Amino acid sequence: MLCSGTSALCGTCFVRTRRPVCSNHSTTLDPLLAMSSFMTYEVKKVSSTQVAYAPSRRGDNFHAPSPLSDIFLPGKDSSSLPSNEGINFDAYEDIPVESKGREVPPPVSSFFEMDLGSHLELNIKQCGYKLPTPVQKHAMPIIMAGRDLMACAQTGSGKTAAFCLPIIAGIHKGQDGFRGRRGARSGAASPVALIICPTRELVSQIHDEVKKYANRTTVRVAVAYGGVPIYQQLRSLQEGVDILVATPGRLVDLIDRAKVSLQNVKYLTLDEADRMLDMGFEPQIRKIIEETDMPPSRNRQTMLFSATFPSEIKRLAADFLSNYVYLTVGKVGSSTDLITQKVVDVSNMDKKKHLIDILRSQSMNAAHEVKPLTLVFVQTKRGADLLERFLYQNGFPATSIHGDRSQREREQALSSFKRGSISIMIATDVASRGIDVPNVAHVINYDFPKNIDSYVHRIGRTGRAGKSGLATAFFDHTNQSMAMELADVMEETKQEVPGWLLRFGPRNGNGRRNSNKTDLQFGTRNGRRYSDKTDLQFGPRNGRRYSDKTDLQFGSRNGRRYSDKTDLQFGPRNGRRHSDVTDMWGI
Ligand SMILES: Nc1ncnc2c1ncn2[C@@H]1O[C@H](COP(=O)(O)OP(=O)(O)OP(=O)(O)O)[C@@H](O)[C@H]1O
Repeated sequence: MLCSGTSALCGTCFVRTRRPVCSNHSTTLDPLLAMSSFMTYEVKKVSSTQVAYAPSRRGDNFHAPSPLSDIFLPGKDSSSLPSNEGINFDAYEDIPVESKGREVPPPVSSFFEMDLGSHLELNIKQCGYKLPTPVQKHAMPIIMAGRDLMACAQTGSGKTAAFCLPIIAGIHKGQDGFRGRRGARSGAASPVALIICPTRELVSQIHDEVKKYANRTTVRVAVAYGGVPIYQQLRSLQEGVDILVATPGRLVDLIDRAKVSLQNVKYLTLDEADRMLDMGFEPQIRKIIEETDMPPSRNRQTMLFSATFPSEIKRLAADFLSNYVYLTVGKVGSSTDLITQKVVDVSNMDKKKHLIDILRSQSMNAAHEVKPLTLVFVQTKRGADLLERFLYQNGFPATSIHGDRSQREREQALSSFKRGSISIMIATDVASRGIDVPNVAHVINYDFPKNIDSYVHRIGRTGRAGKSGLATAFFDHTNQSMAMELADVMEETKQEVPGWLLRFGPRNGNGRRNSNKTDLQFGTRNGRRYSDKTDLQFGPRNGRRYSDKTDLQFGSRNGRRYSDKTDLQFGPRNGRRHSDVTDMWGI
C-alpha cells in the first residue's frame, strides 16, 4: 500500500508522504528524510509545567533552564513543505533596510525582474526559492548593476545566493569572452570570480551552492582549501575554472606555485570578511588583492558580506572597494527574532548535568522518534572531545567538529549531522560561521563565546531561512564581561532579558553600543569595544580583543608571523594535525 501526500519520502515505498511519520510505514520511514521536514512544521511550545525539571541543587537563586519549555515540536495538521518553500517571508517584512552610496540601484521584488537568464531562473525554481529574501532583493540588483557592495544581513538570510546568482549570471552571459581564459597558457588557472572565506567547510558549502545555482550552465567552479592533498585541487584547476572558492592560506600557496593567476578576476567576494580579519588572515588577503596580478578595484567588482561588521572592516572596504554601496538589512551585527534566545545561569560545575537534562527532555518530547538537531558550542578543541565522550557515556551519541580533527573527520561529522544520523554535534567556532544545516532546532552555547559577534554567528546556525529556532546560552559570573552586550542583542531581537543578567553590570556604563548611534551605523558593536576609533582605523585591534586568551594562545597576530605562510599555514605539523588557521586559533 502506498503512502499519500507530497513531502518526505517513505522509506519503504519511496512515495512522498505528508507527515514526518507515514501512517502505513511508520517504522520504516527514513528518519533522515523525516528530519528534513521537522522545522517546517507548526511551531508548538510546550508549557514548562508539562515538563519535569531535574531538581535543582542551587536553591532559590537558581534560574531553571527554560529550554525544556521551548522545544519545537511538529504540529499535527500543518502540511510539510520542501524546506526552502517553508520560508516564512512574513518574518522579514518589517526588517529595516538601509543603503548608502551614490545612485543605489533600486531593489527588486522578484527574481524574474532581473535578467538572470533562463537557466538560472529554472535553477532558482528548483531550489524552491519563490521570492528573494530582503538581502537578495536589495543586493542582487546592486551587483547586477556592476557596483561594489558591502552588505551586512542577518544570519541565515540568504547572503550566499545574493552574491552567487549575479556572479554566475554575469559569467554565463559573458561566457564566450571568458571561455578561452580557462587554464591560461602558462598553465595557471585563471578564474573570473574569486570567493574567499575563512573555513574549509564554508568553502565546500559555497562550492555546492554555486554548483546548484549554475546547473545547466557551462560555468565551472573549483575549490582550494587546506587540510586535503593539494593535487586533487590542482587537477580540477587545470581543467579550467570560472569561479574559484578558496580559503586565503591555500590560495596564497597556489598563487606562489603559479597554479592560479588572478589577472582575469572580474568579481571578488569576501564572505565573512570580519572573521578572516579576526583569524589573522589580513596579510594573506592583502597579498592576494594588492600584491598579485589581480586587476585594481576600478577594473573589478568587489563584494564584502557578513552578518557582523566591526569597524576594522571599514579599513578593508576603503582599501578594496570603490564607489561602493553599504547595505544593511536588519540591525548591524545583531541576530534575528526568529531565534528564541534563552540564557541560563549555570555554573561551570553544573553545565554537564544541565546539558543532559536538556537533551533528555528533548528526546522525550521529540515526536515520532525524530530527534531535533542540536548544535553545542564549546570554546576549545579539547573541550569538544571531552564533551563528546561524556555525552556518549551518558547515552547521547554525538559527533564533533574542531581544528584538531582531520578534514575527513570534519566532513564526516558535518555530513552525518546534516543527514540527521547523529543529532548532536559538538563544535568549536570553526562551525560558527556560515554553515547552513537547514534544520538545526537548538543551538546551545555550552561555553559562552569570548565576543558577541561570535554569539550572533553561533546562534545563527538555527532560525535560518525564515524558520524558527531556539538558542540556549549557559552563563555565569565568569562570563560577566559579556552580560551587557548579550542583553543588547537579546533586547534588539525582542527577547526577554532575565533580570539577573542585567545585574552583572550597569546598563549604560562603558559607553555602550546603543549610546553611540554613529558607530552603530557603521557596524560597530559598541562603544567599549571600538572606543578608540582612530586606533582602529589605522591599525591593530583594541586591547580588549587582544586580551581574549583563546585568541592568542596559538600565536601572535602580527603581520610578520602570519605572513610566513610556509611555516604556519601550509606545513602539516604532524601526521594528524594539518595546516589550518584553526589550529593556531585553538578552535
Ligand atoms: N530566496 C530564498 N528562498 C528560500 N530559501 C532561501 C532563499 N535564499 C536562500 N535560501 C536558503 O536559506 C538558507 C540560508 O542561506 P545562506 O546560507 O545563504 O544564509 P547566510 O545569510 O549566508 O547565513 P550566514 O550569515 O549564517 O552565513 C539556505 O538553506 C538557502 O538555501
